Amino acid sequence: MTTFSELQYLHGFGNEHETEALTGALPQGQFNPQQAPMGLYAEQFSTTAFTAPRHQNRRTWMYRIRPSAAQGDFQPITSDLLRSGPITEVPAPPNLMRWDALAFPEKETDFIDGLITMAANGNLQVQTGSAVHMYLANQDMTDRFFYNADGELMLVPQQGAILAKTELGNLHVSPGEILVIPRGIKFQIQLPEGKARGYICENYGAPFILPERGPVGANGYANDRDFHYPVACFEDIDGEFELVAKFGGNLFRCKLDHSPLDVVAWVGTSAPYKYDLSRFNVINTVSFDHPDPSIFTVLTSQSDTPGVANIDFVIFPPRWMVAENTFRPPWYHRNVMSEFMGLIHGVYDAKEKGFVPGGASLHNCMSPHGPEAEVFEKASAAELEPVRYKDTMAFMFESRFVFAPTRFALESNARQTDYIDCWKGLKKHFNR
Ligand SMILES: O=C(O)Cc1cc(O)ccc1O
Ligand SMILES: [Fe+2]
Repeated sequence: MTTFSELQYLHGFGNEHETEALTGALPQGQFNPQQAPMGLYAEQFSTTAFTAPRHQNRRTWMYRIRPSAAQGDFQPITSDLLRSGPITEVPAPPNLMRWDALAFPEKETDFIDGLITMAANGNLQVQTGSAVHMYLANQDMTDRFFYNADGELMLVPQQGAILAKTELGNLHVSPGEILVIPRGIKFQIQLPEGKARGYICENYGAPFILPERGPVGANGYANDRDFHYPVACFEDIDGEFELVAKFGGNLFRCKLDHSPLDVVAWVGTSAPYKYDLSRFNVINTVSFDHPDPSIFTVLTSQSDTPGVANIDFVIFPPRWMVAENTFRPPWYHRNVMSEFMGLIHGVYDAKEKGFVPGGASLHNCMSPHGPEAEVFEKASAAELEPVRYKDTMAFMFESRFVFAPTRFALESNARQTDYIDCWKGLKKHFNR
């Protein structure tokens, strides 16, 4: 049996990868021969329009035991706390908001049942915006599988590794790594450590890509080679299974009489991938001032306006801080973009108290924020030696669209209703 640490991966962001679990299963020189090797069915899977420009085009050819069309009819099912954009159940207030980590459920809960939406923006019907969910699971998905027609999923594990068994192969993803699953890919989440909690960005818009590097040059930030794709790995199992689809904001289920993870070989550009955040090559000032956090962009989903993100995934990794004559924490600011933040582990430099691992904060369009009062006093008086920010990993989903919190998020006991008080102690220092 393969242990998780022995899982093999293919390397390179957006490459046309090819992989076969059985030698000879992948057709050579063409995609759909009259008869695919080994009696397999050929199926094309497209996550961009056929006519998308070549550099953006994403599609994968799968060679599978049965085509995906061999499935039952869908029936709607309820989804307790899963929501989609636009969220209209409560008006979004401009308040600064923060939450403690959500507690694990006591009853048996798999990845699908453990999805809780915190906020969403845009509109999935027009493939714009995103949703932010938490997942809190204590059970493996065993005889059921999931796919999301509404968007690409970025999973940010915070506690407990996950094993993602997907149509295109298996990925083992630990806290400190992220997993991106294209819209439509069927998968199952298992929990090697028995339980798992994390954040999800459900991206309704353009698939995530690596940001441009500009004058930084040919290297730096997230490097293409560090994005790892699975190798083909199939199940040939007949039995009673269920496929759950998220489609148009609702959940549906249908019966399957076989495992849908039956892809023996594949070739293409659309596939799940993982990335270890510690591989991020941090670029920052070696002179003065605090640069914009866009220097920490790992992946971006662009909107139709150049330079304006549908959603950016930004991290705050361990790094040296050497800026001279500088107020080193994030500055006080107001932003046209909306910022949803989470903490994987450690302490975040602007908020030493209250922003906890597994927790979250939401600073929407034009809602003013910045360091809490104590951090301001400390950083204004600190001796500016080189300091290493260690053992920390916060992140931000930053979007041009306002995140509307769900009713659950607004009314949850996890909400820190006194969050605004972290700025209450800001003193008047004016001394003309
Ligand atoms: O608000 C935040 O904490 C995120 C953030 C960090 C930073 O270094 C600069 C701007 C910014 O919005
Ligand atoms: Fe901010």
